[in-house]
Amino acid sequence: MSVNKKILEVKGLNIRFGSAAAAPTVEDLSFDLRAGETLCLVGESGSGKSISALSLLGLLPESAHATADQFMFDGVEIDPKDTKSLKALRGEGVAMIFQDPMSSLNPAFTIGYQMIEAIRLAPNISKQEARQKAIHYLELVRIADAAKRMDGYPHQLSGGMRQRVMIAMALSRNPKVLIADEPTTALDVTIQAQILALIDDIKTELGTAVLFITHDLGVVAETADRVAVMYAGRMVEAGQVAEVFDNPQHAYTVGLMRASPRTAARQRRLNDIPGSVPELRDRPLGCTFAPRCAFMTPACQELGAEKTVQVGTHLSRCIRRDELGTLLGETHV
Ligand SMILES: Nc1ncnc2c1ncn2[C@@H]1O[C@H](COP(=O)(O)OP(=O)(O)OP(=O)(O)O)[C@@H](O)[C@H]1O
Repeated sequence: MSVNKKILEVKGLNIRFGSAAAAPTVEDLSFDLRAGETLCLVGESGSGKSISALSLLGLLPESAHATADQFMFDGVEIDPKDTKSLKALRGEGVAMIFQDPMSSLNPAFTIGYQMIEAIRLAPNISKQEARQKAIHYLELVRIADAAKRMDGYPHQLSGGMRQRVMIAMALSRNPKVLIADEPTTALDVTIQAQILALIDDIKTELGTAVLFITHDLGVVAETADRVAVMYAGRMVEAGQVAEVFDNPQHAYTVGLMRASPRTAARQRRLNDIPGSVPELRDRPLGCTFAPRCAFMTPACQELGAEKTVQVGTHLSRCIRRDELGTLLGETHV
């Protein structure tokens, strides 16, 4: 498999709740994902990261309406409203892991039973083959004594080990895309680093494309090749990790960097971003971030102020993107 092959292409994704005429909660989201790379979706709580990911799996609640100009999986076009086709992608196409492995593991069954059941969702696989495969994937996620662990129950494992089991289960059907929704948020820092390193190894070893959802720019710095910053249901900045961190071109990204203990290393203290994410139905006319932005000008509040501009691989919706570096040098905001 070529490292650069596009596995997922999403153009103009809109997600609405209630009715198809409602104001979009996720608006005009476009991104692609290549084999063997990690794209991080980052943003505060409520920015629309999880529902965007769930829409790829046909797992949105019934009240949600998803549309897209284009949604391609491995070269095949799929209608995001066609939940049957999206469901068919689950497992071998796209697999997802969540923050809390216990929400996906059944406490009443052994790890081995649950893994074998998941693997046997694929056709023509015997119980014995599924068992061997389960042990193989537990070993792949560095679980010692994998064969013995098969007989254990979820509650006998630590949080980090349970997350490894979930990753093994997700990988056991050899998905082309792994969606990881805040998989390390509930873990302590050392275990978090181990799980991030594991996901990174998997990406390299298996060529899996990883869509990683987080609110933590420190995690982005450790795990992403590319990053897409989301604010109030829109992508406000995106690019290679180095270009976004070295030359942020949206004031919201700057705010996130200043609020992150790891990316704010050179600052004397952490700064929160004042205010909160607006109700998505009540977006202001111009730039959605303007009411919270230290660099806001009257032009930012005018219609069209959020026009996306892409230079090379770097995309921004901030009309002051070219001045931001100078403004940051001049201010202590
Ligand atoms: N079932 C639902 N009904 C109506 N609106 C919903 C529903 N689920 C989500 N939303 C809307 O979508 C917004 C984005 O939710 P989402 O879970 O994607 O945010 P997020 O960025 O992943 O945040 P978090 O990190 O808190 O999960 C919510 O703030 C809410 O307005």
